[in-house]
Amino acid sequence: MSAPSPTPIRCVLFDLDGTLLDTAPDLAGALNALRAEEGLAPLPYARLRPLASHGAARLLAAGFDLGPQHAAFERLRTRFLALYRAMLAEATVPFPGIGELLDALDARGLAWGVVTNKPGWLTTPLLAALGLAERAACVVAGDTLAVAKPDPAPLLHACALAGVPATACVYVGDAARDIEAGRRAGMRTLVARFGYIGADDRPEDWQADGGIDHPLELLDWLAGAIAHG
Ligand SMILES: O=C(O)COP(=O)(O)O
Ligand SMILES: [Mg+2]
Repeated sequence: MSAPSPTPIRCVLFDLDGTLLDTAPDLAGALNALRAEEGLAPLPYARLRPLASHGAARLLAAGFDLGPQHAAFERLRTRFLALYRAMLAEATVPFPGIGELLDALDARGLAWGVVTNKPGWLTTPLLAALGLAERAACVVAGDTLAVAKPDPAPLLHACALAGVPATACVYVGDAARDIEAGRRAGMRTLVARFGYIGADDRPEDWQADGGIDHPLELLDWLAGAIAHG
């Protein structure tokens, strides 16, 4: 007997940093602007890029060699976020192929949305600046709920907003916590291998349903998922 056919995909949910948008240049720019204010030389972009999906704390740890318990952490975090807010969409662009991918999803009548750990006060203006806020079927930020990824609740909330069951969604992300959240939510998962994967990351161990090296490869994956649904 063959395995039951998977439910056809009706909604694609995207992680933001490192999946939909190439935000690392502005995040690294803000961190190096803060280092300059503190009298420190800039860190190389290649060192900061792999941290860009892991939030302000990981960037500050790399930039100042301190953790959240340190006395200076809150001051530096507040200043870092203010600097980042001021340059939010300066160099940030969708990854090459994302614009075409979103047009193709719209043309096929497939819903798409965003589930990020970035706080809402940064997520909302960033998506608006890039003309994506009004096109997304749902946007769930890191502080929309009391819990964030790898908890599955933000993804389940996105499904409810889009009116699509988790079994008919795929979540695309570039970090282990994204794949864990998607699996726990009961949806299919894909690794965005073009995102901010670090040298120590092992995406092949994350138990995703697949991976894509370019956004448009999602259309090939969907063709298979839909044909077999
Ligand atoms: O800002 C973060 O914490 C990471 O954002 P992401 O979940 O969109 O990768
Ligand atoms: Mg990410």
